Amino acid sequence: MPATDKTDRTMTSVTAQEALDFHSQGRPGKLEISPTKAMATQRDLSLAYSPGVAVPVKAIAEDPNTAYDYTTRGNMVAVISNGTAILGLGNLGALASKPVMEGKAVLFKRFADVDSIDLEVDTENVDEFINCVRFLGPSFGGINLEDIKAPDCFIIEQKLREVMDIPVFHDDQHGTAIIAAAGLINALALTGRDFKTTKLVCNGAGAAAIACIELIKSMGFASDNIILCDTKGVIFEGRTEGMNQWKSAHAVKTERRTLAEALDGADVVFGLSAKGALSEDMVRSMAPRPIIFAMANPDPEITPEEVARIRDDAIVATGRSDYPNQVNNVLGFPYIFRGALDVRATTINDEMKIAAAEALASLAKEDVPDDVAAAYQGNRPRFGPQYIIPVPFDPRLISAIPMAVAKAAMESGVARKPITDLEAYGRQLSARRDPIASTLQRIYERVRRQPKRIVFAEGEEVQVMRSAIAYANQQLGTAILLGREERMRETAEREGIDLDRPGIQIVNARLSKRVGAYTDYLYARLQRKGFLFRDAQRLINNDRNHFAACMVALGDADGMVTGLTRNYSTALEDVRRCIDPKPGHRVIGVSIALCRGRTVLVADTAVHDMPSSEELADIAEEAAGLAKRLGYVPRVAMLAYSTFGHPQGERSERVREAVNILDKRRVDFEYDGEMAADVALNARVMEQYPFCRLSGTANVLVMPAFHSASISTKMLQELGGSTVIGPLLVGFDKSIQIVSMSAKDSDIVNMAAIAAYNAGM
Ligand SMILES: NC(=O)C1=CN([C@@H]2O[C@H](COP(=O)(O)OP(=O)(O)OC[C@H]3O[C@@H](n4cnc5c(N)ncnc54)[C@H](OP(=O)(O)O)[C@@H]3O)[C@@H](O)[C@H]2O)C=CC1
Ligand SMILES: CC(=O)C(=O)O
Ligand SMILES: [Mg+2]
Repeated sequence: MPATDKTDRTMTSVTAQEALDFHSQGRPGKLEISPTKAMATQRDLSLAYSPGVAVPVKAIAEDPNTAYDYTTRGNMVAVISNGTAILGLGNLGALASKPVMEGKAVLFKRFADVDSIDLEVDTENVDEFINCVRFLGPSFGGINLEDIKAPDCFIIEQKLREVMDIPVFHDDQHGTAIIAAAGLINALALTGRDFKTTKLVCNGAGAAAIACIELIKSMGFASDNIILCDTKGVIFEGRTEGMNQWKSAHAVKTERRTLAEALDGADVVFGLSAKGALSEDMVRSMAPRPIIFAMANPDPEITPEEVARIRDDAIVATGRSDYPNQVNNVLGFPYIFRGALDVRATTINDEMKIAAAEALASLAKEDVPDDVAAAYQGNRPRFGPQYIIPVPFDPRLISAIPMAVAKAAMESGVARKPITDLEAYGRQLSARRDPIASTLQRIYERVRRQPKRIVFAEGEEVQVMRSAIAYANQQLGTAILLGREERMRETAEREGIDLDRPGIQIVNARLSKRVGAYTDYLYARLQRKGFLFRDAQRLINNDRNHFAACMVALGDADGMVTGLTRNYSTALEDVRRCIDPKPGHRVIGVSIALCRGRTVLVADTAVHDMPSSEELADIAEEAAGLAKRLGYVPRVAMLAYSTFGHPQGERSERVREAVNILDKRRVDFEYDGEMAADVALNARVMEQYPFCRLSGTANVLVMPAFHSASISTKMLQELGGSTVIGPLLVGFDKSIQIVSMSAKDSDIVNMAAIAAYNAGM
């Protein structure tokens, strides 16, 4: 099997402009701090600040452990760098390292619900750096050092571990080592090798490299079988140039002097050096079925395509997410700290690192369950050369890795707060998963496997052009930009956008050969609704929503996105002239609100102003159907201001009646009502109604009217800090999505992906 089969994987690439826009749009950067207490009243102020705050102050002074109960310390990790080895980009300084450090902080939160803040320390002086960090200890539950060059990082980490009583972990060393070791365990197993006899060359002798070889040696890899190389070549016994004590500890007796000589006949190469450091000749000279981990970021020592050109028997891994086998510390640091924080470990020791590596390695060998398969690019992965390690979006990681780390911490005696109920701990870990991110991930992966043609009706808008390019770049299919080509090209040139790229198609309605067919189609639909043929002609020629919707109706596109330049209801009206609801369905809008790790679907947020009971029942069915398609088990609450008849009121009767209608329809999902929002969303309040038929808090909220749906989702977004996706239109016979006029590029791309996903259902 070729080492890299292009048809078997997905390349997700982004442009430099997209990367800059991503970072600058909205609030610049990737993080913000948000309070966990209301701080709304005089009383709140008295509790949170003076005088109330004095009480936890005294408690902590008396017993420092209580800081974990009264402050953020127990879930807070600092990501600290001086920017001397930023990825594989070299020493670009503390400030330039900030995007990476913010990124690591976000990954802590996203993947393991660890709160994290980045700190960039502007000094290359080792003692100054140590002093700066050591005195920050009380603020944090752990310290994640990042992108500090070797050998300074060894001295810094060693000293900080001695003087601080919380885990200090240099991610580039140990995070990388853990993931590389996991990948190596599996790659050796697949090629019938073992730790005792395999010959490994490590190119790079810095932070990551030294830690990788130290960890695998501690796991039993034979020392004599490892050759370390740096910019001066092989690190042999007696070499004096460019040496330090950490390199010397791994020097071997050998006549080989260059990387090329070292690699001749080698079984494994670890690249932890820089872009392009491995040549095709070097790879050609390696043993049969070589294992090549080219881990430099962002560009590997050699690309999988280059390896595939010269041999088809290699197992290749890189540090990037757009190739199979991503050996990157993102698979480690969030989960390792999660486990360490949860048992209040004093340190992260070798036992914990090895436990993490072994847990990762075994996860890759397990069958991938249905709900996890979506996290994978291409088809369901099976343990093999193209899949030696789980991907970062694998939702099992949050349960498996922290559990292994926490157990190892307890067994090795470094846990200050051992966990007694591991089963309950496992459940807690799973609950930290962020469901909507997995849902979006699943949508994107599905569309990549079955790319679709989506027409972007407002193709002359610069934001729409950017979104179309992002859609095409992510290999979601063809983005059809509708508009006047000349106008589009002028704008594109002014904005530095390249429209001549694969996956972008421009359609000018006026010049299209399909105008006649669309006009006939539209006229046939509208002639008995007071429209003349010439009205239909005018709509097709002059209105992009009508043209785009007809493209979808007549099969010239799979789906459509619009809405940026016209208010929602107008755009919806345009589309409705061209496309009917699916037989037996009702068109409604569903918004997906994600708030503090909880996801709820809210309906109808787009179409029905004051739905009747019958319509409310339909809305419940449509919304539950969408919830199922997104992978949720729906629990539908029919909301009102009253709960189960109290207080009595005319307006709640409509909702109560909708529940009766659902009863008669014998629908196959959980629903109940009428109930107030707190009953639906708060398990303790729901307990007051033991007869309530919902088995847990609701995840689908059917609102009594459009105004309450719209007001509540907008309030969630503006005041509750929720992310709201949608409204998603469901129930149309064709796949149409309308964005709001304030949509950002990413919203438009998400909606296009959702349109493509629905087109494939
Ligand atoms: N995939 C992953 O998860 C991770 C990947 N990395 C990658 O590993 C690389 C090194 O990072 P890190 O250890 O933190 O950095 P360091 O600065 O600590 O070490 C860099 C090492 O690479 C060596 N080196 C640089 N260029 C070459 C070359 N062309 N040929 C041979 N050796 C070379 C240096 O040699 P010398 O000693 O002679 O200067 C040095 O030993 C980076 O590309 C980084 O992105 C790092 C961490 C995680
Ligand atoms: C992944 C990482 O930490 C690095 O390349 O430095
Ligand atoms: Mg790093």
